[in-house]
Amino acid sequence: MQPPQRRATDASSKQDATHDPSPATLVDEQKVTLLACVLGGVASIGGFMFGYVSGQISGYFDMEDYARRFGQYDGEGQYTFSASRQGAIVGLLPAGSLFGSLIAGRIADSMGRRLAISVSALFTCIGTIIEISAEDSWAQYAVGRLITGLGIGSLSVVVPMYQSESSPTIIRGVLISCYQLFITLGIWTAEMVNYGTHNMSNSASWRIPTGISFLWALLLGAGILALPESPRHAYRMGKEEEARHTIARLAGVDINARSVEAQISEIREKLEEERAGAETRWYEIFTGPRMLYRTLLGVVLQAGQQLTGANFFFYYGTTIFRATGLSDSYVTQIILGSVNVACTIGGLWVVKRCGRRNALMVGALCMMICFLVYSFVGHFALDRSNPANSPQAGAVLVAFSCLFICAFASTWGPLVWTVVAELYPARYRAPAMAVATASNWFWNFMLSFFTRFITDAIDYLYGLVFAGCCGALVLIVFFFVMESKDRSLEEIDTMYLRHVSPITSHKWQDQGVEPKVRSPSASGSDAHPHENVEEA
Ligand SMILES: OC[C@H]1O[C@](O)(CO)[C@@H](O)[C@@H]1O
Repeated sequence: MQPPQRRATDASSKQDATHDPSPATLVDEQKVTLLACVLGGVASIGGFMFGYVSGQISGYFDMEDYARRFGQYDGEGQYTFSASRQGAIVGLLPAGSLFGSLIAGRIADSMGRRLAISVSALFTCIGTIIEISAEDSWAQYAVGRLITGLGIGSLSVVVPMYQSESSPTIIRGVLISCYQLFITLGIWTAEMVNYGTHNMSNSASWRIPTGISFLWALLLGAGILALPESPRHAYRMGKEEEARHTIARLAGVDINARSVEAQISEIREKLEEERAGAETRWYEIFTGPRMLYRTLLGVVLQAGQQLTGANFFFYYGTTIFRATGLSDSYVTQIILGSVNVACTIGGLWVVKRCGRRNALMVGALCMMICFLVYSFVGHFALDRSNPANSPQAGAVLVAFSCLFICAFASTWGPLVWTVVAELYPARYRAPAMAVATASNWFWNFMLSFFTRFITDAIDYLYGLVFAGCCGALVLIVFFFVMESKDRSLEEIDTMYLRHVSPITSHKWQDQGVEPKVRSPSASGSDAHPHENVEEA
C-alpha cells in the first residue's frame, strides 16, 4: 500500500518549512512520557524472554544429578542426557529461533507489529505448555523448545522493530540498548529461579523455572495490545492521523508540533528507502559495489560473536561448575549472570566512547587468554576424578570464566550488532543484516548441538577451540574491519568503496565528505536492536 501523501495545507508543514529546525531543537521539544516508558518496558520483556529461556536450560540439565540424588536415575529415562539428547534440547531453541527470525518481518508487515508480538508470545506460551507437560519424555520437552524458539526468534526481530519505530527520538537509543540489557537480565533471572528451586525433591525443580516463561509471555502478549500500534506501521497502512496522534502522545507534544511533522517526514523517507530496498534482489548483497566483502564480513563477525564461546557458559554452566567440585554450582552461575549484566552496561559506554577496532581486538585477545587458562588448568591441574583434591584449580576456572564473561559482555556482546549494522548502505541493509543475523543464530545452534559431543571427546581442551577462534577474530578485525566510530554511514560506505586500508582507517579523512558526528536518525529509525546504542 502506498503511504498517504504529505498534506499541503498542514499548518505544521508550513511552520516546518519556514523554521527548518535542527534535529537537536526537535529533540528538545520532546518529553520523556510515561506512555513511552511503559512502551519500552513492555516491549523489552521480549528481550527478557530471550534471555530467560537461554539461561533456564542450564538448570534443566542438572536434573540428571537430581535424578541420581533421589534414586531416579536409570541410565535411559527422561533425566538421562546423552550427548545427542542434550544437543537436541539445547539446539532446537536456536534452530526454531533461526526460522522464526526469518519469517518475522513478513508477519509484522501483514498483521502489524503489536499483533505479531502477541502471536509470537502465544507461540512461546504453547511451547512452554508442551515443555512443562513433558511427564517422562525429553523429546516432548525438546519439541516444546522448538516451538518456544519460533516465538523467541520472531520476537527478536519484531520487538526491536516496534521499539525503534515507536519511541520518541529523545529516548530511542536508551530503549533500544535496553533490549540487549534485558536479554542479560533474563539470563540472570533464570539463574536466580533455578537456584531457588534446585533443591526441591521433585520435578517442580525444573517445571517451575520452565513454567515461569509462561508468565512473561502472557504479560507481553496481553500488555502489548494495550499499547498503540507503531506509527510507522499505521502510516504505511494509510492511517496518517492515527500515526500523528501516537507520535504526539508518545513524545508529550501537541499534534501540530514540529517534531511530529519531522517524524512523519522521516517515516516517509524511510518508506521510500524501503521501496528502493524492495527492488534490490537478494543476490545483490554479493554483487553490489564492494558488497561481497561486506556481506561476508558481517556473516563472519556474527558467527564470531557465537564462536567466542559465551553460550558455552550460559547453556552448560551448571554442569561445568559442578564438575570443578563446587558444592553450589548455581551460585557461580548467578555470579556469571551478574557479571554479564554489569559489563553489558559497561559495554554501552565502550560503544559510545572507544574505537570499535580496538575494543573488538582487545576483547577477543582477553577472551583468548581466558580460554587458554581455562583449558590448561582444567586439563592439567584439575583432579577430574575427585575435584575436591584440587580446590585452587576449581577457583582459577571460576575466576577466568568470570573474566571471560566480562570481556565478552563489554565488547563482542553488544558491539558486533553495532559494527555489522554500520557496514551496509541503506539499499542493501535489510537483506544483508538478515543474512548476518541468521549466521548468529546458525552458529548458536551449531555450538548448542555439538558442544556435548566435543566435550565428551576432549573435555577441557574444548576451550582451545574457542581460544583459537578468538585469536582468529583478533586478526580478522585487524585486517578487515574499518574504524567506524564517529563516522556517518556515508563516510563508512565511502571508506569501503575506496578500498581504504582497515589498519589505517582510524586516521582516514575524506576531503570530499564532510566529517560528521552521527545524528540521532543517521543510523536509521528502523535499524536493528543493537545498532543504535550510540544514540543513548
Ligand atoms: O549475553 C549473552 C547473550 O548474547 C547473545 O550472544 C546475543 O547477543 C546470546 O546468544 C547470548 O545468550
